[in-house]
Amino acid sequence: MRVHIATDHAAFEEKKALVERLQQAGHDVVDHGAHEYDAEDDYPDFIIPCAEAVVGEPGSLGIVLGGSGNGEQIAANKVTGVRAALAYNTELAKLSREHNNANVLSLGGRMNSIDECWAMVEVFLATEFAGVARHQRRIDKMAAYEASRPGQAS
Ligand SMILES: O=C(CO)[C@H](O)[C@H](O)COP(=O)(O)O
Repeated sequence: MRVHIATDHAAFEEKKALVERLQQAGHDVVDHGAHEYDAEDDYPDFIIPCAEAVVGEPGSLGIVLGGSGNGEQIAANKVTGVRAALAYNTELAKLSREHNNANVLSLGGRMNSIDECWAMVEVFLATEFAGVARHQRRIDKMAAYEASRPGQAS
C-alpha cells in the first residue's frame, strides 16, 4: 500500500522506526519529514503536505505523528478530503477505518511506545471501511458540509 507519513520533532524516532517497519512489510512509503531533528520545528509544515498527498493519491493512507497527535490530527483535518483520526490503542485505530473511513491516522509519540504505534499502524492499514449505510450517510454529511464552504470546488 502507498503510505504517506510525517512528524514533527516530537516523534522523530518513532517516525523513523515506523518508516523502517512499513518498508520491511512491503509498503510503498513516502516520508514527508521531518528529515532532521529540530526541536523548534512546527508540525503543520510537515503534516499538511502529507495530508495533501493522501488526498492527491486516492487509495493511499497517511500516518501523522507528534508528541500527542492532537495538533497533527487538527492540521491534517484542515485539508479538504482528509478524515484524520487520533488513536491511542488498536481498537480506536480499527474503528477509525471501519466506522469513519479515516484516511489519516494520528499518533502521539509521547503517549505510546514504538511497538504500540506500530500495532496501531498495522491495524489501520489492514482494516477496510465497513461500508455500512449509516456510517456512509454520516461521512457524506461531513463531505457535503466541507464542499459547501466558501472557496471549495463543487
Ligand atoms: O503534539 C504536538 C502537537 O499536538 C507537538 O508535537 C507538540 O506540541 C510539540 O511540543 P514541544 O514543542 O514542546 O516539543
